[in-house]
Amino acid sequence: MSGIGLFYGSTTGKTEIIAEMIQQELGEEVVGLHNMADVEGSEFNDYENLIIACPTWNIGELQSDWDGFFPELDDIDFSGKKVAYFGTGDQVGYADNFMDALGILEEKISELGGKTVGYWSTDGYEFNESKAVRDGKFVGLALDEDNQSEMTEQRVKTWISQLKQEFGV
Ligand SMILES: Cc1cc2nc3c(=O)[nH]c(=O)nc-3n(C[C@H](O)[C@H](O)[C@H](O)COP(=O)(O)O)c2cc1C
Repeated sequence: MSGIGLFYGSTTGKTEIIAEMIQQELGEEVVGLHNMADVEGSEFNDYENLIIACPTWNIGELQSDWDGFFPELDDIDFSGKKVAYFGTGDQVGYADNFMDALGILEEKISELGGKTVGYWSTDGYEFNESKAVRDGKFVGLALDEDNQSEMTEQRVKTWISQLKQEFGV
């Protein structure tokens, strides 16, 4: 068991592009990339460090592949695993539900024993409500390709250097 498993869902491809960017930043030999459209629960057991990536869809809901997989999370043992989260969302069009999917997944996986790493400041974002905010911080990296795509590359680089320390890779 080594390396980092990055498990992502993506309907229109924005989260997928960033998942590939993150794999490049951390190293292809370090990160195993898994599209939730085609994942077995046992694949999570191959890693002690996980990155979970999900955009929010349909006003506060999980992306469809994550939504379909959600009941199967109960059968996975996340104890002893460090889990980082990132998502894409639209803080202007969906200001009352910005990044909700990230909060839904983080809450569930934490209940199942996962230890969250990679918290991210809400500075620089404008929204009303988000299930992804705990104690004043996002539970993971929030990216907005619809309104702030020019900030994505720098946000990813900063978050990755933070993650390297927290994962110890
Ligand atoms: C119908 C629809 C509903 C959406 N609902 C939300 C939402 O509730 N919260 C949010 O932050 N973003 C929402 N978004 C924005 C998407 O999350 C955003 O475009 C995301 O980057 C799409 O990721 P993907 O291309 O990887 O599927 C919505 C977009 C659409 C078209």
